[in-house]
Amino acid sequence: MRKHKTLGEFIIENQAAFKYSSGELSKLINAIRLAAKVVNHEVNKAGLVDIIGASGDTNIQGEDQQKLDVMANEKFIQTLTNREIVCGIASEEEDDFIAINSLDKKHQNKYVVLIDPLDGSSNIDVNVSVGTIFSIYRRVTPIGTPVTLEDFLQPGRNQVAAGYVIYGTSTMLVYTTGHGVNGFTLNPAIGTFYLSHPNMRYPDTGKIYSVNEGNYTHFPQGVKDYIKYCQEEEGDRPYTSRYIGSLVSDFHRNMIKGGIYIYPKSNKTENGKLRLLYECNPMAYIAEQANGKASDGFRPILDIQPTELHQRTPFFCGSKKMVEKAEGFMLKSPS
Ligand SMILES: O=P(O)(O)OC[C@H]1O[C@](O)(COP(=O)(O)O)[C@@H](O)[C@@H]1O
Ligand SMILES: [Mg+2]
Ligand SMILES: [Mg+2]
Repeated sequence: MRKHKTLGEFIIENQAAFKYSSGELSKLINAIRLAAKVVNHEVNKAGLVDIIGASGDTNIQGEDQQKLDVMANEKFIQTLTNREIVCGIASEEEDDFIAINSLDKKHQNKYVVLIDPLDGSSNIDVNVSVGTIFSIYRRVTPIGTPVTLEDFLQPGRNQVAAGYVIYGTSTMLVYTTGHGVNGFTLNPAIGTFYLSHPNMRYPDTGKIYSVNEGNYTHFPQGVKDYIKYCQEEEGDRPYTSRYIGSLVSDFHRNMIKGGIYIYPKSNKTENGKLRLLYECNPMAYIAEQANGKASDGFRPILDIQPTELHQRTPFFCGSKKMVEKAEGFMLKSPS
């Protein structure tokens, strides 16, 4: 695969590989590319304009919405709506899903998108990398009818595409349509994404573990035992602890270098913190497409049948052998 192909070229060339190829998904990825550039522009100058800090509102999860959360949410919804390629959008920052009626009101669009517009909100004000996460499904209700909640509450296995944007030292868009994972880096001088990381794959194992150890005392025994295992002086251990506090950034590093990210349940958060539909499902789809593994400690994330738009799940994701090891400890001591 010739490196430094543009994202636009890549989308066109790979459209043929997609079973339902009608060009709609390509248009959708292109719209996400555009919205990512707009948000990137705002994120990069965050310190200079009045876009730092809390917006004063809270989202349905009771979290303070940062101004950048609100801005990114608006930009993605606007861009997707204006391009008339989705029939519905769900977002971390919206209480309910948004049904998008195409101008002809005939509801002909077949895709729904679920987004975490700004991931890693706690890092916005301190200039640490943040991201955007997206997940795309084909609707299950008949075309021509308004979209319903059923179209969003699909198991992650049904995703037709998923990806993330990372606003870091460089800005990258990483995504899959079920044919491997590819990463594109933005050349800010000309505003074009280029293929910089073709066919990304997790190493089978690694030496990095990412977990917020500040919550250690509240973790299930299985997680405590796995952390102890990572810290033992034995074989290729101790592993290195790395935790940025932005899921996208911790995931991206671990996919490149080999590692595991864990956000478990705890006696403070019954189902953990991360949201199944627009954080864990898309990252799990990318992980599995990149030779990695993602579970809730017991079962594959992609096999979970969602019941609520903003439901949370424990999340174990990374190099296959490391996730299997952690699952082994969870099996022995689940609580
Ligand atoms: O501060 P904690 O509890 O470790 O949580 C950090 C995790 O929460 C998140 O910030 C949640 O995502 P949002 O910022 O989109 O709400 C993840 O990106 C990150 O991995
Ligand atoms: Mg998030
Ligand atoms: Mg978010």
